[in-house]
Amino acid sequence: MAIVDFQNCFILIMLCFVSFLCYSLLFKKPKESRAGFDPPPSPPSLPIIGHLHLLLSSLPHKSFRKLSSKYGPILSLRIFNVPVVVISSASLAHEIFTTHDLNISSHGHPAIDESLFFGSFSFLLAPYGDYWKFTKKLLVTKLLGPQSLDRLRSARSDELERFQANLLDKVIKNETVEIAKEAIKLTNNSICRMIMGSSCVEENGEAERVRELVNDSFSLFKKYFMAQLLRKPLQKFGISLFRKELMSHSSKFGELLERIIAQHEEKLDYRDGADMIDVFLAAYRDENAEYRITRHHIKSLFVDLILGGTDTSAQAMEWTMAEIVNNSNVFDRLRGEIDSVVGKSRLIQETDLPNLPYLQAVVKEGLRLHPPSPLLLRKFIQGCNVGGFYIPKNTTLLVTGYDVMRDHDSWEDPDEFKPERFLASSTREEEEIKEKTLKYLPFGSGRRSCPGVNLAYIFVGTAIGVMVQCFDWRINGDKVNMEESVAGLTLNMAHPLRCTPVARNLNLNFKSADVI
Ligand code: HEM
Repeated sequence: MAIVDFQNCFILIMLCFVSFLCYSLLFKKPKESRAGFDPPPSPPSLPIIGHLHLLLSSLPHKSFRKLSSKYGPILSLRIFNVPVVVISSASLAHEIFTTHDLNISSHGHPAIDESLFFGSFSFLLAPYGDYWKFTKKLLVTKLLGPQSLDRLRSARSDELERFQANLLDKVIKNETVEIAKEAIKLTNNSICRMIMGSSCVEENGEAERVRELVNDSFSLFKKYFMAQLLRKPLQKFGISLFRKELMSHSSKFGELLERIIAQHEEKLDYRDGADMIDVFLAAYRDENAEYRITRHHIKSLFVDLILGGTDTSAQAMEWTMAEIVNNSNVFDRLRGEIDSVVGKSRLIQETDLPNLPYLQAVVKEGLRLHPPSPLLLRKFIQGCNVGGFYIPKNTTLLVTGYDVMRDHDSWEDPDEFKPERFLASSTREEEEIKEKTLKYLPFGSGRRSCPGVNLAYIFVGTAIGVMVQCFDWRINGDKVNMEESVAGLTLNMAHPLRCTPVARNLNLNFKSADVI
């Protein structure tokens, strides 16, 4: 995928090659340095493009792994004239996210200011300032914190039943299931319902249109990584990557969201905070709010939540399920735990999760070995020292979470799927697990870490729970092929997991009867 994206913009890059050479020679700035501290080691680079060629492999996290085994856990790279530092060890990642958290509290710059995707109203790309702080508080206290999540539990529970019913339908039709496709339906439907409320889904059918737009937008999201890295050099020539596609999707989303917001306003029930748009509207209307958000902020936040939460959670479900299918001992232990806690007469629910420690450990281990976001992208606001090296201000930071969570110095048998490592039977083990969580980065770390972590654990835990509770799974061959592919910033299975469900003999009572 990344290679194809590059080919699309390769001619463009070559066209600016000569002009860029002139630019570099004429306007090159002297390097910022600090006496006594060297820059991190750097592999040999090519003229003009620097180390760009190293990022164009289909698996950038694997290329970084190779480089760091040769040059060490902190590397200095250059993409044209954009400096990048890559961190790949658990101890340096820990230093970065504890000592320098404030200094790296930015995810980078907007791609196109006015776009709803990665524009200047985006929460994901907002600098650490008033808007980000206000919205983060709103997300934590009113939307994605444990108590706020309870309010919208019923919508998720309906979608979980629908997920189970869809799988059962495949059994009846004797069809195989592409796990990622079913998973994405589940996460997409659930997030849409949490944001827009069930009334919108049922009465206006807008949710279906949103779902279609979201699916179309994923390919765009995956180009974001390339666009982010090349944005600055190309901007000097007035070139904005993927501008047309971004703006076209942005305006389609904009129109749709305007209608949905207007419908919510007509009902005037936003004070009750019934769904996420109600909460945003209440903040929008609040004249005494610490920050006055606009309608554009609401729409942009909607896009961030959908794109941030849908694909990531679905990828986690697919990878974790693949590990479970490959490890029959894990499957049996999980099934045993669910049967003894939940029983056979009702479907697993999210309120069961705290009583299912092994299921929680399986989900954590799936995310450790296969983090949906294997690379964390930040920016150094100020120059600083890391690991004894000097990093100049405005350097882009790439933390390879993938490597950090497979670091031999921090994890025993790091390449093996061992959920037990997250189970504690003594206080000492509890302490060890706490220590490990500092090196556990599927959701990033520090103030810019993922605010959707609670929801993500609910999504993945309940989906895996349903698949193990209700079905046996058959695959072609002995083992699932675990080969990886990377699209943009997301770690995917190169061969999507396909398996055939066989229904267990259960006697489940459902909350709602007509879920298909
Ligand atoms: C398994 C599922 C998920 C994974 C692996 C994941 C991972 C991540 C990661 C790695 C980051 C960047 C963190 C950093 O830079 O340190 C992030 C940020 C973010 N995630 Fe998630 N995420 C998941 C689910 C969700 C969900 C369900 C939502 C909400 C519906 C969500 C919303 C966001 C938002 C809004 C940000 C931006 C935070 C900021 O800029 O301050 N994520 N996520």
